[in-house]
Amino acid sequence: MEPRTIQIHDSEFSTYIFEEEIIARITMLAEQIDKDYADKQPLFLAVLNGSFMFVSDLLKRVSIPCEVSFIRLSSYQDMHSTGKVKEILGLTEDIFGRHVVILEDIVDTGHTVHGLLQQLKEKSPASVEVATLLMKPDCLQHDMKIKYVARSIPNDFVVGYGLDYNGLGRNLRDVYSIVS
Ligand SMILES: O=P(O)(O)OC[C@H]1O[C@H](OP(=O)(O)OP(=O)(O)O)[C@H](O)[C@@H]1O
Ligand code: HPA
Repeated sequence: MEPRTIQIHDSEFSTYIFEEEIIARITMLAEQIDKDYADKQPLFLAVLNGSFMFVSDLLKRVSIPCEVSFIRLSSYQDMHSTGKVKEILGLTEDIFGRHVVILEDIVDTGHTVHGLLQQLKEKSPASVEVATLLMKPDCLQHDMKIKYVARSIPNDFVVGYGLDYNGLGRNLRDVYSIVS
């Protein structure tokens, strides 16, 4: 596949992970989740906005009985984490005694998932795990284990497949990495 370079706002990005690889990795993740959650009827909690493409492609491939709900959290401005995770909006389900799987597009500093895990654990679920499309292990600032990671990436800003740079780029089919 030919690499493609695009301009978003003031920055140049180049194709980094093609759609075919994304789907292949998501398929493997779905198979693993099917095995681990057979008979557990998990509740998938998708963190908007960035996770929408990942959630759709993952859940089409999960075949066990499950529920899905969407919550909204936000912490990024420009290319940097503000370090503050706003309160959860939209968690209407009672998660007491439930097996919860958080679905994220990316775990970067880990502030978002860490804050969410703390808030969810107060509601006494049976278990909580995280499934993410992308993870930047070198950026993680919290001591936590992310159980399901489709792809680890270096510490470079990425866009596409749900991820944005100040609102743009979410609709791209591939993941692009910053060039300059
Ligand atoms: O590990 P962290 O450093 O916390 O970064 C990860 C979070 O950042 C992005 O969300 P963002 O706050 O940009 O909102 P969005 O999903 O609406 O783009 C992404 O969707 C994750 O939720
Ligand atoms: O690299 C990134 N790109 C877009 N959004 C993000 N949120 C955390 N890290 C990133």
